[in-house]
Amino acid sequence: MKRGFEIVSKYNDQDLNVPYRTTNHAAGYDFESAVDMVIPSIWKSNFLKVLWSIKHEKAVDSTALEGAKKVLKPFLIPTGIKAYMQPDEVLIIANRSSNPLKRGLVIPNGIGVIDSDYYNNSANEGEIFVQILNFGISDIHIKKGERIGQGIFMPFLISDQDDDQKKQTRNGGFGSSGQ
Ligand SMILES: O=c1ccn([C@H]2C[C@H](O)[C@@H](COP(=O)(O)OP(=O)(O)OP(=O)(O)O)O2)c(=O)[nH]1
Ligand SMILES: [Mg+2]
Repeated sequence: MKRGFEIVSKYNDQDLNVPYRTTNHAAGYDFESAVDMVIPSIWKSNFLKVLWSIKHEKAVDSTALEGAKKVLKPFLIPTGIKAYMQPDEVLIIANRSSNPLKRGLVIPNGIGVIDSDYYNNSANEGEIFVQILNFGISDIHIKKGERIGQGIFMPFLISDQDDDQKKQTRNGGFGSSGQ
């Protein structure tokens, strides 16, 4: 077993597909959403209200600000998938190029870096999430089974200083190693 995908155990009875390549020489394995989910447009009235207040140097309404923060915070789309690979490999999660074009969906972290030691971590079993923000003008309804991103396995290199640098055991993702 070199590298591949498994379904995270809490989704075992939910008929998920492991990521797949859609053409003969595709680099990316397409990931599907594990759930139905709505990604609200960032241009919600609350966001515009906040911008208007800033522009006109007026006090920002706190309810509007809270609403805007919710929409501006990236949404994490669960995939129900974990990936195993060799210790000198990484899985890069990239957007589908059609997502910004057709639906205004961007991955705000640019690319997702899925480390080999994320697999089966104690916090969430290594479930891969795709971070998404909706810069389009309409809310986007993601359906379970819809393709939302793609994963590319890559080898990586180690620096000369690496052996001297202290490491910790991964026990989660999204800031689990501290600030
Ligand atoms: O789009 C992403 C990016 C990351 N991850 C998971 C896998 C990865 O191994 C882990 C940590 O990612 P990263 O090192 O990029 O984030 P961090 O903010 O440095 O978190 P940590 O402190 O946990 O390393 O979070 C995802 O599921 N999706
Ligand atoms: Mg990290």
